[in-house]
Amino acid sequence: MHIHHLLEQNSVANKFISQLRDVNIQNDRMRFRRNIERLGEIMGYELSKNFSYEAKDIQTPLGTASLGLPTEEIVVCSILRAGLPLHTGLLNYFDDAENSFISAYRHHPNNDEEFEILVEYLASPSLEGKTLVLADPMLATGRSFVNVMKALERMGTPKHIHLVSVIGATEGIEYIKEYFPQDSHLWIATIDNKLDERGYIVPGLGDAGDLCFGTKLQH
Ligand SMILES: O=P(O)(O)OC[C@H]1O[C@H](OP(=O)(O)OP(=O)(O)O)[C@H](O)[C@@H]1O
Ligand SMILES: O=c1cc[nH]c(=O)[nH]1
Ligand SMILES: [Mg+2]
Repeated sequence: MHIHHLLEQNSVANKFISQLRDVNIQNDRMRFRRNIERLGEIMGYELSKNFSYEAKDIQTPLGTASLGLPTEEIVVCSILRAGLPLHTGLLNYFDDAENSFISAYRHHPNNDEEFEILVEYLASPSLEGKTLVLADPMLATGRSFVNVMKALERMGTPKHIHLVSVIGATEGIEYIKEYFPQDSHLWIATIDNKLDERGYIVPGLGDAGDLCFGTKLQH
């Protein structure tokens, strides 16, 4: 897996990431969602440099301009809930992409720290031969990305896979590397070293789904 770590180079993205993490700012839900969306836009732009391009002649009012345009059929897939603002950011740039939505959530069967990842909802076009852009802002244990990819397998085999995430834990990145093809890409804004006993990224930012949309009842 090729790992592209946005924070290796300072840019305006640092500011968006700092606001996502900051306890004094992150409770502004609109700003929180918009910052994830902005990172989706930035990472969409970055990953587009990896697409295949073909020269096309564009007729202007005064002549003809030749320009390389992407040839890949893109499917943006987001993992509900927290993937939604990242999805919006990616779609702002890949505006004619097809879309998939899949749910994955942490189910606590005994109301304690133990959890399993349940995948229940899937709406997707065929992925056969296409470029799959799979979005989830948090990559903690990596089990959501892997379980979701397993569920997507019956939709066909993508030609290219790009995972897009905001904060990743080192442990989760190692876990997904075992499962995803070697030529797949991970576009990640920033990487933290620790997971706590509940599987939360430390320092991370807390619960991305709750910060985007409010708390939910455990069931
Ligand atoms: O790498 P993992 O250990 O699988 O953890 C990451 C997942 O956990 C969170 O989802 P959550 O279950 O909280 O659902 P939500 O987005 O609805 O809040 C987060 O949004 C990721 O999808
Ligand atoms: O730190 C984490 C881990 C999983 N999901 C989150 O929203 N945050
Ligand atoms: Mg959550």
